[in-house]
Amino acid sequence: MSSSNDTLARLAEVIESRRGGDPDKSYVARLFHKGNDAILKKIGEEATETVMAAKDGDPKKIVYEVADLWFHSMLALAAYGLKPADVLAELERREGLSGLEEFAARKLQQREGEGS
Ligand SMILES: N=c1c2ncn([C@@H]3O[C@H](COP(=O)(O)OP(=O)(O)OP(=O)(O)O)[C@@H](O)[C@H]3O)c2ncn1[C@@H]1O[C@H](COP(=O)(O)O)[C@@H](O)[C@H]1O
Repeated sequence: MSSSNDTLARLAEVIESRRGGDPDKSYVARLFHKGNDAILKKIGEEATETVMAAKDGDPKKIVYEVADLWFHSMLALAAYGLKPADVLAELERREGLSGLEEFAARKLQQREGEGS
């Protein structure tokens, strides 16, 4: 099995290759053709479907819906000129950084900003 980075990078290349393609022959080309709002709407739908699958507690459904959500998020990244590597780099930057500590640091920064 290839690494997850490879899978995402390969999918990003396929997505890019569909730009300007025939909307009757490619789902990706069709969504690009419809525009960014259509892509963002799909993300909203897939996020809702993910929540519903999780509430049902069916592991297969959860994986299926999260795959749909990731795929449509990849379309949004492409639409805004970004790549999965950008998101992976951000996740790597956060590695080892406690979410609670990061939250506290951000709040402190905000308070200092308001005080100046
Ligand atoms: N990974 C995916 C992928 N995941 C989901 N989908 C499509 O995303 C759509 C999901 O939408 P929904 O579940 O909401 O169902 P729907 O078809 O919109 O129907 P409704 O429920 O809205 O009535 C389906 O049509 C899926 O087939 C995907 N379409 C394409 N890919 C990848 O993109 C590549 C290029 O695809 P094409 O552009 O179609 O060649 C493929 O080879 C795949 O690797």
